Amino acid sequence: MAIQSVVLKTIYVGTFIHSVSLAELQVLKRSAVAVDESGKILLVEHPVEASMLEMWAKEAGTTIVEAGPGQFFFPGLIDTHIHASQYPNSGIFGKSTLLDWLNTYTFPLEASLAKPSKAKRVYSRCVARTLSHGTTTAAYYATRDVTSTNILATTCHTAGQRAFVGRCCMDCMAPDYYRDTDAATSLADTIKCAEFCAKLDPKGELVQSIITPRFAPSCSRELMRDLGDFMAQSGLLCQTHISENKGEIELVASLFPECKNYATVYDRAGLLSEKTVLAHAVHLTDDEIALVKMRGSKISHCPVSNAALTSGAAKVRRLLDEGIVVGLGTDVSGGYSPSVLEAARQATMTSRFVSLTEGEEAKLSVEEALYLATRGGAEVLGLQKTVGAFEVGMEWDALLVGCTFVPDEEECDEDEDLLQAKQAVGGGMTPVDLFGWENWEEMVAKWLYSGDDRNVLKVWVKGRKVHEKPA
Ligand SMILES: O=c1[nH]c(=O)c2nc[nH]c2[nH]1
Ligand SMILES: [Zn+2]
Repeated sequence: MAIQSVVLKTIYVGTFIHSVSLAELQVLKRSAVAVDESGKILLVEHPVEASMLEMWAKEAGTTIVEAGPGQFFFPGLIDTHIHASQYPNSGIFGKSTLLDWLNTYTFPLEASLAKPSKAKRVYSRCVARTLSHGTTTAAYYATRDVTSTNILATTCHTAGQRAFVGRCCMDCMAPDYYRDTDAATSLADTIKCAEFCAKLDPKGELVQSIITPRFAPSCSRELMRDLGDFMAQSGLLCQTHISENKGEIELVASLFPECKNYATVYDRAGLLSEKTVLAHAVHLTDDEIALVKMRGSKISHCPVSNAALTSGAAKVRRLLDEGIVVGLGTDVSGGYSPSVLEAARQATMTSRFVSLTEGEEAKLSVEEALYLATRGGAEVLGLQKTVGAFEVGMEWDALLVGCTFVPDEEECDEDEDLLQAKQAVGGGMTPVDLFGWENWEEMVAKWLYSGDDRNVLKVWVKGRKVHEKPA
Protein backbone atom coordinates (compact mmCIF):
# COMPACT_ATOMS: atom_id res chain seq x y z
CA MET A 1 0.00 0.00 0.00
CA ALA A 2 1.37 3.47 -0.82
CA ILE A 3 1.53 4.89 2.65
CA GLN A 4 1.50 8.53 1.49
CA SER A 5 -1.82 8.14 -0.25
CA VAL A 6 -3.88 7.43 2.87
CA VAL A 7 -4.60 9.63 5.86
CA LEU A 8 -2.66 8.31 8.81
CA LYS A 9 -3.67 9.70 12.11
CA THR A 10 -1.52 7.86 14.57
CA ILE A 11 1.53 5.64 14.28
CA TYR A 12 2.20 3.38 17.23
CA VAL A 13 5.82 2.34 17.53
CA GLY A 14 7.48 -0.27 19.73
CA THR A 15 6.84 -3.91 20.60
CA PHE A 16 3.47 -5.43 19.76
CA ILE A 17 2.37 -8.77 21.21
CA HIS A 18 -0.72 -10.61 20.01
CA SER A 19 -2.11 -14.09 19.41
CA VAL A 20 -1.74 -15.61 15.98
CA SER A 21 -3.33 -18.89 17.06
CA LEU A 22 -4.63 -20.50 20.24
CA ALA A 23 -1.15 -21.71 21.16
CA GLU A 24 1.04 -18.95 19.77
CA LEU A 25 1.75 -15.38 20.76
CA GLN A 26 3.66 -13.35 18.22
CA VAL A 27 6.12 -10.69 19.41
CA LEU A 28 6.71 -7.93 16.87
CA LYS A 29 9.73 -5.97 18.07
CA ARG A 30 10.71 -2.53 16.71
CA SER A 31 7.54 -2.39 14.70
CA ALA A 32 4.92 0.17 13.77
CA VAL A 33 1.14 0.07 13.43
CA ALA A 34 -0.49 2.88 11.49
CA VAL A 35 -4.09 3.79 12.28
CA ASP A 36 -6.41 6.06 10.31
CA GLU A 37 -8.95 8.67 11.41
CA SER A 38 -11.66 6.07 11.87
CA GLY A 39 -9.51 3.88 14.13
CA LYS A 40 -8.76 1.27 11.48
CA ILE A 41 -5.33 -0.36 11.21
CA LEU A 42 -3.88 0.51 7.80
CA LEU A 43 -0.43 -0.90 8.08
CA VAL A 44 1.62 -3.22 10.25
CA GLU A 45 5.33 -2.64 9.56
CA HIS A 46 7.65 -5.26 11.02
CA PRO A 47 10.37 -4.30 11.65
CA VAL A 48 10.11 -0.59 10.97
CA GLU A 49 13.00 1.37 9.45
CA ALA A 50 14.13 4.54 11.21
CA SER A 51 13.88 6.40 7.88
CA MET A 52 10.22 5.49 7.60
CA LEU A 53 9.54 6.82 11.10
CA GLU A 54 11.34 10.06 10.21
CA MET A 55 9.22 10.42 7.11
CA TRP A 56 5.98 9.88 9.03
CA ALA A 57 7.07 12.27 11.76
CA LYS A 58 7.27 15.05 9.13
CA GLU A 59 3.74 14.48 7.87
CA ALA A 60 1.32 17.10 9.10
CA GLY A 61 -1.42 15.83 11.38
CA THR A 62 0.29 12.54 12.19
CA THR A 63 1.01 11.66 15.80
CA ILE A 64 3.61 9.14 16.83
CA VAL A 65 3.00 7.20 20.05
CA GLU A 66 6.03 5.27 21.20
CA ALA A 67 6.22 2.48 23.76
CA GLY A 68 8.98 3.10 26.30
CA PRO A 69 11.41 0.61 27.84
CA GLY A 70 9.67 -2.42 29.37
CA GLN A 71 6.44 -1.52 27.59
CA PHE A 72 4.46 -3.29 24.89
CA PHE A 73 1.19 -2.92 23.03
CA PHE A 74 -1.37 -5.69 23.53
CA PRO A 75 -4.85 -6.09 22.00
CA GLY A 76 -7.72 -4.81 24.14
CA LEU A 77 -9.17 -7.39 26.55
CA ILE A 78 -12.65 -8.73 25.92
CA ASP A 79 -15.09 -9.55 28.69
CA THR A 80 -17.77 -11.81 27.23
CA HIS A 81 -19.89 -11.89 30.39
CA ILE A 82 -20.24 -9.18 33.05
CA HIS A 83 -23.18 -7.85 35.09
CA ALA A 84 -22.56 -4.09 35.34
CA SER A 85 -25.56 -3.89 37.66
CA GLN A 86 -23.84 -6.13 40.21
CA TYR A 87 -20.57 -4.17 40.23
CA PRO A 88 -21.07 -2.69 43.75
CA ASN A 89 -21.33 -6.23 45.13
CA SER A 90 -17.87 -7.29 43.87
CA GLY A 91 -16.36 -9.39 46.64
CA ILE A 92 -19.63 -9.73 48.55
CA PHE A 93 -20.79 -13.32 48.28
CA GLY A 94 -19.88 -15.00 51.55
CA LYS A 95 -20.25 -18.76 51.26
CA SER A 96 -23.34 -18.61 49.07
CA THR A 97 -24.02 -20.67 45.97
CA LEU A 98 -25.88 -19.56 42.86
CA LEU A 99 -29.56 -19.77 43.79
CA ASP A 100 -29.27 -18.38 47.34
CA TRP A 101 -26.71 -15.80 46.11
CA LEU A 102 -29.27 -14.50 43.58
CA ASN A 103 -31.93 -14.00 46.25
CA THR A 104 -29.68 -12.72 49.00
CA TYR A 105 -27.28 -10.39 47.24
CA THR A 106 -28.16 -9.94 43.61
CA PHE A 107 -31.86 -9.29 43.06
CA PRO A 108 -32.11 -6.57 45.76
CA LEU A 109 -29.14 -4.65 44.28
CA GLU A 110 -30.30 -4.99 40.68
CA ALA A 111 -33.84 -3.87 41.60
CA SER A 112 -32.46 -0.78 43.36
CA LEU A 113 -30.89 0.45 40.11
CA ALA A 114 -34.35 1.35 38.82
CA LYS A 115 -33.47 4.70 40.42
CA PRO A 116 -31.71 6.50 37.54
CA SER A 117 -29.30 8.47 39.73
CA LYS A 118 -28.08 5.24 41.31
CA ALA A 119 -27.80 3.52 37.92
CA LYS A 120 -25.70 6.42 36.60
CA ARG A 121 -23.42 6.30 39.61
CA VAL A 122 -22.89 2.54 39.45
CA TYR A 123 -22.56 2.25 35.67
CA SER A 124 -20.15 5.14 35.22
CA ARG A 125 -17.90 3.64 37.89
CA CYS A 126 -18.15 0.14 36.43
CA VAL A 127 -17.26 1.30 32.93
CA ALA A 128 -14.37 3.48 34.18
CA ARG A 129 -13.08 0.59 36.27
CA THR A 130 -13.23 -2.01 33.50
CA LEU A 131 -11.54 0.40 31.07
CA SER A 132 -8.77 0.96 33.60
CA HIS A 133 -8.17 -2.81 33.59
CA GLY A 134 -7.98 -2.81 29.80
CA THR A 135 -11.46 -4.10 28.93
CA THR A 136 -12.09 -2.57 25.52
CA THR A 137 -15.17 -4.70 24.77
CA ALA A 138 -17.75 -6.01 27.25
CA ALA A 139 -20.97 -8.00 26.97
CA TYR A 140 -23.00 -6.48 29.78
CA TYR A 141 -26.11 -7.53 31.64
CA ALA A 142 -27.92 -4.49 33.02
CA THR A 143 -31.18 -4.99 34.97
CA ARG A 144 -34.80 -5.60 33.97
CA ASP A 145 -35.46 -1.86 34.04
CA VAL A 146 -35.58 -0.18 30.62
CA THR A 147 -34.38 3.29 31.65
CA SER A 148 -31.57 1.89 33.72
CA THR A 149 -30.46 -0.43 30.90
CA ASN A 150 -30.39 2.51 28.50
CA ILE A 151 -28.30 4.48 30.98
CA LEU A 152 -25.69 1.73 30.77
CA ALA A 153 -25.71 1.87 26.96
CA THR A 154 -25.25 5.66 27.03
CA THR A 155 -22.48 5.38 29.63
CA CYS A 156 -20.50 2.94 27.47
CA HIS A 157 -21.02 5.05 24.35
CA THR A 158 -19.89 8.24 26.07
CA ALA A 159 -16.87 6.59 27.66
CA GLY A 160 -15.94 5.02 24.32
CA GLN A 161 -16.12 1.39 25.41
CA ARG A 162 -17.24 -1.20 22.87
CA ALA A 163 -20.24 -2.89 24.45
CA PHE A 164 -23.20 -5.19 24.08
CA VAL A 165 -25.88 -4.13 26.54
CA GLY A 166 -28.72 -6.41 27.54
CA ARG A 167 -31.89 -5.87 29.52
CA CYS A 168 -32.36 -8.88 31.81
CA CYS A 169 -35.55 -10.72 30.82
CA MET A 170 -37.17 -12.55 33.73
CA ASP A 171 -40.88 -13.20 33.98
CA CYS A 172 -40.71 -16.22 36.36
CA MET A 173 -39.29 -17.39 39.65
CA ALA A 174 -37.96 -14.05 40.76
CA PRO A 175 -39.25 -11.96 43.68
CA ASP A 176 -42.41 -9.89 43.11
CA TYR A 177 -40.36 -6.71 43.42
CA TYR A 178 -38.05 -7.76 40.59
CA ARG A 179 -39.91 -9.60 37.85
CA ASP A 180 -41.30 -8.74 34.42
CA THR A 181 -45.10 -8.72 34.56
CA ASP A 182 -45.50 -11.18 31.70
CA ALA A 183 -43.82 -12.45 28.52
CA ALA A 184 -45.38 -9.80 26.27
CA THR A 185 -44.17 -6.94 28.47
CA SER A 186 -40.74 -8.50 28.75
CA LEU A 187 -40.43 -8.71 24.95
CA ALA A 188 -41.80 -5.19 24.49
CA ASP A 189 -39.27 -3.80 26.99
CA THR A 190 -36.46 -5.68 25.25
CA ILE A 191 -37.49 -4.14 21.94
CA LYS A 192 -37.52 -0.68 23.55
CA CYS A 193 -33.91 -1.19 24.66
CA ALA A 194 -32.91 -2.46 21.20
CA GLU A 195 -34.50 0.61 19.60
CA PHE A 196 -32.69 2.87 22.03
CA CYS A 197 -29.30 1.36 21.12
CA ALA A 198 -30.10 1.55 17.41
CA LYS A 199 -30.72 5.30 17.84
CA LEU A 200 -27.69 5.83 20.06
CA ASP A 201 -25.34 4.07 17.66
CA PRO A 202 -27.15 3.49 14.34
CA LYS A 203 -24.31 1.52 12.76
CA GLY A 204 -23.57 -0.39 15.95
CA GLU A 205 -19.97 0.70 15.71
CA LEU A 206 -19.48 0.77 19.45
CA VAL A 207 -22.65 -0.12 21.35
CA GLN A 208 -25.23 -2.72 20.41
CA SER A 209 -28.18 -4.26 22.14
CA ILE A 210 -28.05 -7.94 23.07
CA ILE A 211 -31.06 -10.15 23.80
CA THR A 212 -30.77 -11.38 27.38
CA PRO A 213 -33.02 -14.09 28.79
CA ARG A 214 -31.48 -14.23 32.29
CA PHE A 215 -31.51 -18.06 32.52
CA ALA A 216 -34.09 -20.77 31.95
CA PRO A 217 -35.50 -20.83 35.50
CA SER A 218 -36.45 -17.16 35.32
CA CYS A 219 -38.03 -17.28 31.85
CA SER A 220 -41.35 -18.79 30.76
CA ARG A 221 -41.48 -20.95 27.66
CA GLU A 222 -43.50 -18.22 25.96
CA LEU A 223 -40.91 -15.55 26.76
CA MET A 224 -38.02 -17.69 25.53
CA ARG A 225 -39.88 -18.46 22.29
CA ASP A 226 -40.67 -14.76 21.76
CA LEU A 227 -37.03 -13.85 22.36
CA GLY A 228 -35.93 -16.64 19.97
CA ASP A 229 -38.21 -15.17 17.28
CA PHE A 230 -36.90 -11.67 17.99
CA MET A 231 -33.35 -12.94 17.72
CA ALA A 232 -34.00 -14.48 14.29
CA GLN A 233 -35.76 -11.36 13.07
CA SER A 234 -33.37 -8.72 14.50
CA GLY A 235 -30.01 -10.44 13.93
CA LEU A 236 -28.95 -9.36 17.42
CA LEU A 237 -26.72 -11.51 19.60
CA CYS A 238 -28.22 -13.32 22.57
CA GLN A 239 -26.63 -14.03 25.95
CA THR A 240 -27.74 -16.26 28.80
CA HIS A 241 -26.45 -18.62 31.50
CA ILE A 242 -26.24 -22.38 31.21
CA SER A 243 -25.37 -25.30 33.44
CA GLU A 244 -23.52 -23.31 36.07
CA ASN A 245 -24.57 -25.10 39.24
CA LYS A 246 -25.93 -28.56 40.07
CA GLY A 247 -28.97 -27.19 41.96
CA GLU A 248 -29.80 -24.96 39.00
CA ILE A 249 -29.60 -27.94 36.62
CA GLU A 250 -32.00 -29.95 38.83
CA LEU A 251 -34.34 -26.97 38.92
CA VAL A 252 -34.31 -26.73 35.13
CA ALA A 253 -35.01 -30.47 34.84
CA SER A 254 -38.03 -30.10 37.14
CA LEU A 255 -39.34 -26.97 35.37
CA PHE A 256 -38.89 -28.35 31.83
CA PRO A 257 -39.54 -32.12 32.08
CA GLU A 258 -40.24 -32.29 28.35
CA CYS A 259 -36.59 -31.40 27.60
CA LYS A 260 -33.88 -34.01 27.93
CA ASN A 261 -31.34 -31.48 29.16
CA TYR A 262 -30.69 -27.79 29.88
CA ALA A 263 -29.35 -26.92 26.41
CA THR A 264 -32.47 -28.37 24.81
CA VAL A 265 -34.62 -25.87 26.73
CA TYR A 266 -32.92 -23.03 24.87
CA ASP A 267 -32.80 -24.94 21.62
CA ARG A 268 -36.55 -25.55 21.59
CA ALA A 269 -37.10 -21.82 21.95
CA GLY A 270 -34.83 -21.03 19.00
CA LEU A 271 -32.27 -19.45 21.33
CA LEU A 272 -29.32 -21.63 20.42
CA SER A 273 -27.58 -20.28 17.36
CA GLU A 274 -24.16 -19.10 16.26
CA LYS A 275 -25.12 -15.73 17.76
CA THR A 276 -25.67 -17.13 21.27
CA VAL A 277 -23.24 -16.60 24.13
CA LEU A 278 -23.64 -19.19 26.88
CA ALA A 279 -22.01 -18.30 30.20
CA HIS A 280 -20.45 -20.92 32.48
CA ALA A 281 -21.20 -24.30 30.80
CA VAL A 282 -19.58 -26.00 33.78
CA HIS A 283 -21.57 -29.21 33.81
CA LEU A 284 -22.58 -29.73 30.17
CA THR A 285 -23.18 -33.37 29.24
CA ASP A 286 -21.78 -34.96 26.09
CA ASP A 287 -25.19 -34.58 24.41
CA GLU A 288 -25.29 -30.89 25.29
CA ILE A 289 -21.76 -30.30 24.04
CA ALA A 290 -22.74 -31.94 20.76
CA LEU A 291 -25.84 -29.74 20.50
CA VAL A 292 -23.97 -26.52 21.33
CA LYS A 293 -21.36 -27.45 18.75
CA MET A 294 -23.97 -28.24 16.11
CA ARG A 295 -25.71 -24.90 16.65
CA GLY A 296 -22.40 -22.99 16.63
CA SER A 297 -23.15 -21.33 19.96
CA LYS A 298 -20.27 -19.80 21.87
CA ILE A 299 -19.16 -20.21 25.47
CA SER A 300 -18.06 -17.62 28.01
CA HIS A 301 -15.80 -19.29 30.54
CA CYS A 302 -16.08 -17.59 33.95
CA PRO A 303 -13.48 -19.23 36.19
CA VAL A 304 -13.45 -16.65 38.99
CA SER A 305 -17.20 -16.81 39.46
CA ASN A 306 -17.25 -20.60 39.15
CA ALA A 307 -14.80 -20.84 42.03
CA ALA A 308 -16.34 -18.07 44.16
CA LEU A 309 -19.87 -19.49 44.02
CA THR A 310 -18.58 -23.08 44.31
CA SER A 311 -20.16 -23.90 40.96
CA GLY A 312 -17.41 -26.18 39.63
CA ALA A 313 -14.62 -26.21 37.07
CA ALA A 314 -15.50 -25.99 33.38
CA LYS A 315 -13.60 -28.38 31.13
CA VAL A 316 -12.31 -25.80 28.70
CA ARG A 317 -9.88 -28.09 26.86
CA ARG A 318 -12.74 -30.43 26.02
CA LEU A 319 -14.77 -27.54 24.61
CA LEU A 320 -11.82 -26.26 22.59
CA ASP A 321 -11.04 -29.75 21.28
CA GLU A 322 -14.64 -29.96 20.07
CA GLY A 323 -14.07 -26.78 18.10
CA ILE A 324 -16.44 -24.72 20.24
CA VAL A 325 -15.49 -21.04 20.43
CA VAL A 326 -14.60 -19.98 23.98
CA GLY A 327 -13.94 -16.56 25.50
CA LEU A 328 -13.56 -15.30 29.06
CA GLY A 329 -16.05 -13.61 31.35
CA THR A 330 -15.43 -11.87 34.66
CA ASP A 331 -19.08 -12.49 35.60
CA VAL A 332 -19.00 -9.65 38.08
CA SER A 333 -20.24 -10.02 40.78
CA GLY A 334 -20.43 -13.80 40.90
CA GLY A 335 -16.80 -13.11 40.01
CA TYR A 336 -15.17 -10.72 42.47
CA SER A 337 -12.87 -8.99 39.96
CA PRO A 338 -13.63 -6.72 36.99
CA SER A 339 -10.31 -7.72 35.41
CA VAL A 340 -10.18 -9.95 32.33
CA LEU A 341 -6.50 -10.52 33.15
CA GLU A 342 -7.61 -12.03 36.47
CA ALA A 343 -10.12 -14.22 34.57
CA ALA A 344 -7.30 -15.36 32.26
CA ARG A 345 -5.06 -16.10 35.23
CA GLN A 346 -7.81 -18.06 36.99
CA ALA A 347 -8.60 -19.93 33.76
CA THR A 348 -5.08 -21.35 33.92
CA MET A 349 -5.47 -22.21 37.61
CA THR A 350 -8.84 -23.90 37.11
CA SER A 351 -7.40 -25.88 34.22
CA ARG A 352 -4.73 -27.25 36.54
CA PHE A 353 -7.40 -28.57 38.92
CA VAL A 354 -9.23 -30.05 35.94
CA SER A 355 -6.00 -31.75 34.86
CA LEU A 356 -5.98 -33.73 38.11
CA THR A 357 -8.91 -35.76 36.80
CA GLU A 358 -8.74 -35.16 33.04
CA GLY A 359 -5.00 -35.42 32.39
CA GLU A 360 -2.12 -33.04 31.66
CA GLU A 361 -3.56 -31.88 28.33
CA ALA A 362 -6.31 -30.05 30.23
CA LYS A 363 -3.84 -27.41 31.38
CA LEU A 364 -4.11 -24.05 29.63
CA SER A 365 -0.89 -22.22 28.82
CA VAL A 366 -0.18 -18.50 29.14
CA GLU A 367 -0.59 -18.19 25.38
CA GLU A 368 -3.95 -19.97 25.42
CA ALA A 369 -5.33 -17.94 28.31
CA LEU A 370 -4.39 -14.70 26.55
CA TYR A 371 -5.89 -15.96 23.30
CA LEU A 372 -9.20 -16.55 25.11
CA ALA A 373 -8.97 -13.02 26.57
CA THR A 374 -8.59 -11.44 23.13
CA ARG A 375 -9.23 -13.36 19.89
CA GLY A 376 -11.43 -15.96 21.59
CA GLY A 377 -13.61 -13.27 23.14
CA ALA A 378 -13.79 -11.41 19.84
CA GLU A 379 -15.08 -14.51 18.08
CA VAL A 380 -17.60 -15.19 20.85
CA LEU A 381 -19.08 -11.75 20.16
CA GLY A 382 -18.85 -11.97 16.36
CA LEU A 383 -16.06 -9.37 16.25
CA GLN A 384 -13.25 -11.60 15.00
CA LYS A 385 -12.70 -9.45 11.91
CA THR A 386 -12.78 -6.23 13.91
CA VAL A 387 -10.76 -6.64 17.10
CA GLY A 388 -8.54 -9.06 19.01
CA ALA A 389 -5.20 -8.65 17.22
CA PHE A 390 -2.98 -6.22 15.31
CA GLU A 391 -3.93 -6.94 11.73
CA VAL A 392 -4.56 -4.66 8.78
CA GLY A 393 -8.30 -4.00 8.54
CA MET A 394 -8.92 -4.53 12.26
CA GLU A 395 -9.60 -1.61 14.58
CA TRP A 396 -7.13 -0.18 17.06
CA ASP A 397 -8.46 -1.54 20.38
CA ALA A 398 -5.28 -1.79 22.40
CA LEU A 399 -3.46 -1.42 25.69
CA LEU A 400 -0.06 -0.05 26.44
CA VAL A 401 1.30 -2.36 29.12
CA GLY A 402 4.22 -1.34 31.30
CA CYS A 403 6.19 -3.13 34.00
CA THR A 404 8.65 -1.87 36.60
CA PHE A 405 12.37 -2.07 35.88
CA VAL A 406 14.59 -2.93 38.82
CA PRO A 407 17.88 -1.14 38.12
CA ASP A 408 21.23 -2.78 38.72
CA GLU A 409 22.79 -0.49 41.32
CA GLU A 410 26.35 -1.44 40.40
CA GLU A 411 25.92 -0.78 36.73
CA CYS A 412 24.12 2.51 36.62
CA ASP A 413 23.17 5.67 38.28
CA GLU A 414 20.31 4.54 40.50
CA ASP A 415 18.50 7.84 40.71
CA GLU A 416 18.59 8.32 36.97
CA ASP A 417 17.41 4.76 36.30
CA LEU A 418 14.70 4.86 38.90
CA LEU A 419 13.43 8.09 37.44
CA GLN A 420 13.38 6.59 33.96
CA ALA A 421 11.61 3.46 35.18
CA LYS A 422 9.02 5.54 36.98
CA GLN A 423 8.40 7.67 33.93
CA ALA A 424 8.11 4.54 31.79
CA VAL A 425 5.26 3.11 33.88
CA GLY A 426 3.46 6.38 34.47
CA GLY A 427 3.23 6.73 38.22
CA GLY A 428 5.99 4.46 39.34
CA MET A 429 5.38 1.09 40.86
CA THR A 430 3.58 -1.77 39.20
CA PRO A 431 3.18 -5.29 40.59
CA VAL A 432 5.52 -6.71 37.93
CA ASP A 433 9.27 -6.28 38.56
CA LEU A 434 11.55 -6.83 35.61
CA PHE A 435 15.25 -7.40 36.14
CA GLY A 436 16.20 -6.99 32.52
CA TRP A 437 17.18 -10.62 31.88
CA GLU A 438 13.66 -11.85 31.09
CA ASN A 439 12.80 -12.63 27.47
CA TRP A 440 9.47 -11.44 26.05
CA GLU A 441 7.72 -14.74 26.75
CA GLU A 442 8.79 -14.58 30.39
CA MET A 443 7.73 -10.97 30.62
CA VAL A 444 4.25 -11.79 29.32
CA ALA A 445 3.98 -14.69 31.77
CA LYS A 446 4.96 -12.40 34.65
CA TRP A 447 2.34 -9.89 33.51
CA LEU A 448 -0.38 -12.56 33.31
CA TYR A 449 0.37 -13.99 36.73
CA SER A 450 1.19 -10.81 38.68
CA GLY A 451 -0.16 -7.90 36.67
CA ASP A 452 -3.17 -5.69 37.29
CA ASP A 453 -4.51 -2.26 36.34
CA ARG A 454 -1.27 -0.64 37.50
CA ASN A 455 0.35 -2.16 34.41
CA VAL A 456 -2.28 -0.69 32.08
CA LEU A 457 -0.79 2.65 31.11
CA LYS A 458 -3.10 3.60 28.23
CA VAL A 459 -6.18 2.13 26.60
CA TRP A 460 -7.64 2.83 23.14
CA VAL A 461 -10.89 1.75 21.54
CA LYS A 462 -11.42 2.29 17.83
CA GLY A 463 -8.39 4.57 17.80
CA ARG A 464 -9.68 6.81 20.60
CA LYS A 465 -7.76 6.99 23.86
CA VAL A 466 -10.31 6.05 26.53
CA HIS A 467 -8.08 5.65 29.57
CA GLU A 468 -4.70 6.80 30.80
CA LYS A 469 -3.18 5.75 34.09
CA PRO A 470 -2.87 8.80 36.33
CA ALA A 471 0.72 10.05 36.68
O1 LIG B 1 -23.42 -16.10 37.67
C1 LIG B 1 -24.62 -15.79 37.53
N1 LIG B 1 -25.02 -14.52 37.71
C2 LIG B 1 -26.29 -14.13 37.58
O2 LIG B 1 -26.63 -12.97 37.76
C3 LIG B 1 -27.21 -15.14 37.18
N2 LIG B 1 -28.52 -15.13 36.94
C4 LIG B 1 -28.86 -16.37 36.61
N3 LIG B 1 -27.79 -17.19 36.64
C5 LIG B 1 -26.76 -16.45 37.00
N4 LIG B 1 -25.47 -16.74 37.17
ZN1 LIG C 1 -23.62 -14.12 34.98
